[in-house]
Amino acid sequence: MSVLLEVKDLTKNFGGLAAVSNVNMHLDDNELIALIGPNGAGKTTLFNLMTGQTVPSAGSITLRTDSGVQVLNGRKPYKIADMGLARTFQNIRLFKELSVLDNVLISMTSKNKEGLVSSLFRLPAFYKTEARLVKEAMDLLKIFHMQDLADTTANNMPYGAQRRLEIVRALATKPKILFLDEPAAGMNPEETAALTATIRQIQQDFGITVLLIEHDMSLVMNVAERIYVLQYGKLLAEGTPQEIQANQAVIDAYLGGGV
Ligand SMILES: Nc1ncnc2c1ncn2[C@@H]1O[C@H](COP(=O)(O)OP(=O)(O)OP(=O)(O)O)[C@@H](O)[C@H]1O
Repeated sequence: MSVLLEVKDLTKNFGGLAAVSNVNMHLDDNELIALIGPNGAGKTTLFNLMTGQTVPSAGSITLRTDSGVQVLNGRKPYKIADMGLARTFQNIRLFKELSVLDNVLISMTSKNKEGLVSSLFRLPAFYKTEARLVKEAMDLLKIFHMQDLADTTANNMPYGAQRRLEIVRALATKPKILFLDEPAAGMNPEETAALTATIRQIQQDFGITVLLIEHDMSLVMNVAERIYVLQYGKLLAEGTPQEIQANQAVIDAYLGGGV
């Protein structure tokens, strides 16, 4: 597998606090990687750096693209999203008054700008494109068992369904890398187990790379091929789930022998 995204000596200071400090990591093609660490370890800051929401203090983030390796630091989040990086947030960010289907279509249409004239004049091509997008959206919703909720207002769905819709919206942009920030937060054990299976399925079926932040250790150990552990902004360990579970520094610092 070759490196898709590479982080080198990445640092982010907030005043005197180094939220992320000299971190090196790589995300390879079609991998499922977890990022774990105690509260305040710098996980979300690292996500924000990679997806352009936060500008690094030092270091670099590069992405392999069809037109060579591109530097991501300094680019706006929407440019980075256009390059194939999609994410969800810890707090849900949906168009709460819109239907489930419209929430997904909005993510898709940002990548379908070519039909401006036909959409302005409602030419046949507009209806053709619309029918294709609706079918694609419904296919994505089916994967998450949400096809029957297509007409439901997002706000009227249970919390777990809203979180699943966030993932569908991120997938609708056809990303190369999907960043999931605590996708199972607030879900019950059955919902978490179902979500674990779905995350693995989409990573394999779509051939994409997934990086997830997660506190639920059973989800992490079941789903991840590789794990990075952060502590006080620094990388404490990297390895397979088995290696991480046996790593004494990780056990001492974070897992407390409970895994
Ligand atoms: N915009 C900011 N301004 C100042 N300090 C910040 C900012 N964002 C994060 N921090 C600080 O940086 C540190 C890392 O925070 P971060 O949210 O990245 O950790 P985390 O590992 O994602 O934590 P959690 O698991 O609780 O979500 C914390 O001490 C936090 O208070």
